[in-house]
Amino acid sequence: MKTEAVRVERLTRTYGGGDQAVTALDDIDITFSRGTFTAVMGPSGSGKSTLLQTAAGLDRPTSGRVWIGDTELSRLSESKLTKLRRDRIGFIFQAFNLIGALTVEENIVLPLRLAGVRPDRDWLTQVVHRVGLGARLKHRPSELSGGQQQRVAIARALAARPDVIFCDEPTGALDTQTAAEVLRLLRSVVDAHGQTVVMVTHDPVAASYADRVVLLADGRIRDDMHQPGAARIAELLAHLGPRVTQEV
Ligand SMILES: Nc1ncnc2c1ncn2[C@@H]1O[C@H](COP(=O)(O)OP(=O)(O)OP(=O)(O)O)[C@@H](O)[C@H]1O
Repeated sequence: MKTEAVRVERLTRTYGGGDQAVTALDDIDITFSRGTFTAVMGPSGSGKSTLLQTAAGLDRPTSGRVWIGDTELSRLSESKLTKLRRDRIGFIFQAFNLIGALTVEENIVLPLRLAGVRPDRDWLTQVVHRVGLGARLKHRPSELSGGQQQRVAIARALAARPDVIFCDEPTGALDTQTAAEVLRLLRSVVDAHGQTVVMVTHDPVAASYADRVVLLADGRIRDDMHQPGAARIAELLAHLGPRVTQEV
């Protein structure tokens, strides 16, 4: 099996045109290996979400290529891309995006049901156990704490047993202690199941749970570090400040 879970090559994403054009990503090359946890950081507007969206096939690059495993995304039709996202990629966002009228269990299997895929019961049992929600399966999201709701969203992202999980500020709406629980859970998903996690975060402490920290600035990779630690990350971020340059 290929050791690369995700690879992007010469990735550029430009929004708008003429005087208003913004180069959100500027000729980026990066690889995320299988079984690793990477934090993507950088000032506001540096291109973090754009990198996540294009690498996950939610947005098409202006130029450059993206691979999920052996599959190159630009060659795929919209329907094949949708299937790849459903089968091989999980998403976790700051907003939990749970359906209030459904139980925890129904929320977890909803994407599979919508896709007409039969859930793998053994795997789901493992996932529910891992996120610690066994006693809450029949509850509604409104009866859960924020951290528990995010754990439901994590279980939902894991349900299809994806190769890669992309997270955009997964702890942004959580208090420090609850955030730590969610980060330990993401860490365990990588360590116990060999899945690949790519997480955008502003929080140096959250990033310290990752194996690797990639720092973006002005749509480019400014730094790429192995477990730099929260203090070093905070120091590097303090030197970058918000995005100031724009394409004209
Ligand atoms: N749909 C869009 N249309 C126009 N410009 C956009 C669009 N999406 C993003 N941008 C611009 O692209 C640049 C990168 O945005 P992106 O959201 O990727 O940054 P980010 O690092 O995730 O920022 P933040 O930390 O504030 O979420 C910014 O200048 C942003 O204004």
